[in-house]
Amino acid sequence: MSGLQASGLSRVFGGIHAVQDLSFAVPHGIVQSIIGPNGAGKTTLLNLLTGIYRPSSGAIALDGRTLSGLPTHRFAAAGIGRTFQNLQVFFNMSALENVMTGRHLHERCGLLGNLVRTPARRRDEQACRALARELLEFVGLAAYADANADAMPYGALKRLEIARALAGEPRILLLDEPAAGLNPTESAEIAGLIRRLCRNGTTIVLVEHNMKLVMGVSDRILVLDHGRVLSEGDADRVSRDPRVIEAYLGSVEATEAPHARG
Ligand SMILES: Nc1ncnc2c1ncn2[C@@H]1O[C@H](COP(=O)(O)OP(=O)(O)OP(=O)(O)O)[C@@H](O)[C@H]1O
Repeated sequence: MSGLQASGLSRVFGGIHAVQDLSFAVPHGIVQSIIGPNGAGKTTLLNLLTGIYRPSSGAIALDGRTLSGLPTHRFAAAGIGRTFQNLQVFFNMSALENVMTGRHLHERCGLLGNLVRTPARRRDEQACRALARELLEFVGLAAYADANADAMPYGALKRLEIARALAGEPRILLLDEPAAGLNPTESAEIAGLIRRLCRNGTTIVLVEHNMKLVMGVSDRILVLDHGRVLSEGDADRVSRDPRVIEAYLGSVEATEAPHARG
């Protein structure tokens, strides 16, 4: 089957079932969000889907090819990229250089090329630099290309993190709380960026607490609670589901639960 698939996925830490028997599929070409209250298992799931954690049981496949059990770089090479909740930015490097670091999977020249700077190595580096500039432009950071990351505002760093992940040319991009700490204008910019990415053919898996963003950009939403699927569907269906409302607010009388934390 085409897309990302999890079958019977579980991860246990000591006695804690962080993710329990999850099965779902993400077809290519959509924005799939994963939401749930604190401790629901969202980050654990992202770590499973990128090979950082091995599942205690179950399997992960991309386009029918099983990835679970492989090291994390094999997930990346298969086309699964991600951003991190805590920025993975090199603060002593420029924005451009940061994006270039995301390209390492595609670099063809080895140690010798680096040491003697062969013509092939120089061509690769020029191509890498040009792509990094394009990506900075795509995320709206062209003006910061030569700025040191430590001089960039937080909202720009969140987009730099996305540009770095895009340098690996992922087919599926997992975004871990891309709007955390952003103001409404910056969050709207992230929403626009997610839509453009999806239109350009990158499948998005979004973990986010900002419900305005989630409800605005998602084609499908998977709601987790205590490591299990509580609900799934489009924004309308999920936001009206009494089980979701109860999980967020602890009361079935509340009607706007998923919006409450945005
Ligand atoms: N490395 C770990 N060791 C032990 N327990 C863990 C570990 N990682 C997660 N857990 C536990 O697994 C459960 C799910 O945690 P997880 O961080 O995946 O949830 P989350 O939905 O991402 O939460 P949040 O929204 O607060 O980030 C929690 O009970 C958490 O304490």
